[in-house]
Amino acid sequence: MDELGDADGELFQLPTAEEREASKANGGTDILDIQRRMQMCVRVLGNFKKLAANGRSRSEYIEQLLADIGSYYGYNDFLAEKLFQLFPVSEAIDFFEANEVPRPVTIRTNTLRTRRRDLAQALINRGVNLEPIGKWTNVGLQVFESTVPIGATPEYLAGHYMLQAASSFLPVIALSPQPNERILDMASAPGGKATYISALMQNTGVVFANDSNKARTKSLSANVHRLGCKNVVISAYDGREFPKVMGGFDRVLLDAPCSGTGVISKDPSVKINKSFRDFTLLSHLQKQLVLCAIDSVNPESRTGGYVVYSTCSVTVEENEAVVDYALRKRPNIKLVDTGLEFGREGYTKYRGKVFSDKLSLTKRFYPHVHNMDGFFVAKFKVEKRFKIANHDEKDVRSKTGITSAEGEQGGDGDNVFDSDEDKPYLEENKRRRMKAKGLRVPPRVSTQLLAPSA
Ligand SMILES: C[S@@+](CC[C@H](N)C(=O)[O-])C[C@H]1O[C@@H](n2cnc3c(N)ncnc32)[C@H](O)[C@@H]1O
Repeated sequence: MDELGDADGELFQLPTAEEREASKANGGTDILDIQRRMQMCVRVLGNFKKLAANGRSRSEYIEQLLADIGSYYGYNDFLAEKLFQLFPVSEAIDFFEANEVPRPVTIRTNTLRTRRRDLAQALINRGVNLEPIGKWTNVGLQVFESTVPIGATPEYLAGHYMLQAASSFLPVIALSPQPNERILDMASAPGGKATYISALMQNTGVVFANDSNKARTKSLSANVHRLGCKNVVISAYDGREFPKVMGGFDRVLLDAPCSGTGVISKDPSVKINKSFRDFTLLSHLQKQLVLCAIDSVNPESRTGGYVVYSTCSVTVEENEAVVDYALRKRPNIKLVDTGLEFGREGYTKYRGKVFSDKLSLTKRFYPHVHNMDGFFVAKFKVEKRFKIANHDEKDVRSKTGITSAEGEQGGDGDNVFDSDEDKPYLEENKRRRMKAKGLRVPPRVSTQLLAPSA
């Protein structure tokens, strides 16, 4: 056995593989011993040259640490490793620790019904101890303690506020909805973000609040009514049916279905029920949805032309990999600043994968850093599609700032735009729209489909 003296003069022994097996067979190590061993492994890995025992490799310490994280915090091996890899060693422990602690209870003032100051006073009068969340939001309040159930006060029932995690304000702030716009919230139930969008638009324009899960649209509808959102239309399409069912939006929010690795403190079942297959399937769905979100935007919108992609997950394949994929598949988009004043930059490189440099414009939020749920936010500007032939694709990519070095990850083949090809469809659509409005329809100029460009 190898030995290392810790700060208190106690001895640390990194077990050998045989000793680990034997300990397992005897019912495992005591929880306090596991905790101590984790601390020692973190110490050694932080100063390996000086503290590692002779003949023991870095990977042996990491293997032990991962096994201990799994049993101490209750994660399956796969997820423990995946989350561990996101951070330097000691920070990873901070992340796992933060997932054991509930996040602050926060509420969002519904400005369609009241002002934050008035709401705060009304709740203080009922015995609620609260404070503004922070400078970055003028509608959020953090509840420290309350003598009344915060989800059943008269103010709650009257729609003066929404019980909402602070992190879920972020994609709406990034979306920056403007009055009188047409906005699609592609995966919107139970409506925390859709109702916030509605409030920022001051009940003007239209918010299309969609969610493929019909059962979940019930709570969406209840929230929309309670909060007095009169500019919201609810639908239950699969997001991948957009823009076929409807398009031409000024802005689209895709708060994508995800693994929930950012909200483990709220839903600890994630620790054991997510496998490699789940991440592969989710990432694939997210890639399909993000392309549909992009294609649903009107690039000629006078006030907008934006897509915000967000998840409550911290894994790279659900976030940067999806955004990078979208950049490669849609040459008419670019990443822009989210407008969020805090948060860590998204990864431009991760474990051998190289993403577009522009990924640094995306934002990551972590429980152990920001005391809010783990979250990811990216904002795209959608520009007019223009014709590109395969031979000059590189040229166009450099013009649009798309510099990804990663190869294609499979999926739906190259998707280049050809405005000539689109013309007959657009003409036909215009004719239909005019007809529907009772206008005189001009004779058809061209109905023949053009061959795709070489
Ligand atoms: C993260 S939750 C959305 C939370 C919501 N934006 C809010 O703020 O209250 C993701 C949602 O995606 C929905 N969903 C899953 N697959 C979908 C799909 N293919 N199309 C549209 N919505 C989908 C789920 O039903 C779920 O309600």
